[in-house]
Amino acid sequence: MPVFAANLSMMFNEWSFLDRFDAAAAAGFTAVEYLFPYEAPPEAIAERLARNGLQQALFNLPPGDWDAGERGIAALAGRFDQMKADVERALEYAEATGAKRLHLMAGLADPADAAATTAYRRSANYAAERLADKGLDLLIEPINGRNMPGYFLNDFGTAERVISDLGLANLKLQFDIYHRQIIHGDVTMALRRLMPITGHIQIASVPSRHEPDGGELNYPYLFEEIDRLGYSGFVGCEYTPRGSTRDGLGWFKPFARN
Ligand SMILES: O=C(O)[C@@H](O)C(=O)CO
Ligand SMILES: [Mg+2]
Repeated sequence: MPVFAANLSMMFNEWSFLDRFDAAAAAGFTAVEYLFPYEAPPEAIAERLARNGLQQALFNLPPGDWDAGERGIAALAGRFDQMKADVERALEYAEATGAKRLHLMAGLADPADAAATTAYRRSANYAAERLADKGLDLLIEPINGRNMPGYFLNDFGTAERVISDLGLANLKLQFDIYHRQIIHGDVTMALRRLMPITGHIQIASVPSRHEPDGGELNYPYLFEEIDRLGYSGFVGCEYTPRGSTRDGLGWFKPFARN
């Protein structure tokens, strides 16, 4: 049975960030993820996790100036020193929360640009090696260009090549099924082929990015497939609820902790 992590950036937005941990646990989740923890002190997050018996599945390294439109800096030539400092900041939060995997966002850059490609590979290599010192995995995630126009890592083939070329055991794929379906389709065959390099999975319905209980994907089948493939990591519920988060959790009832 998949272990689902509530994505607290998108779910339980009826509550303040820290109160979302309590709400997710009360709804039966045993794990959480979110995009960025950096506005809350690490100790406060650690306290919410412990109080609720929650595991911290994943979060992202700092993304640059998000409010100014940045979506990561790994592929931005000239930002390497900032990226190195960001890795240290994220590691403080990982240590406090027990997270074992972090997502490095690429940023907005032309995938055909040689300087961006060099910068991206250098950043991924550095961050993965630094995380390996601490026993953590580094994840890279292809994101579809409709949700994030101009995003550098917009293709699963590129992610696969980066992982294979860099050859670092802790550099893995964040397989967001929602993005996969929009970019390429062929979700089941891709899960089968890419499972050996997959370090985290995320889900949402397509095309609306709501609960995984409708739309063009058959999630009950995919959940069984993920089990059949022996995946033992987390499945992040990275969706915007159609209405209230709790009202939309019918799909999750069979998996909820009592
Ligand atoms: O799919 C997504 O958008 C996220 O997993 C992410 O990390 C960047 O927004
Ligand atoms: Mg995702």
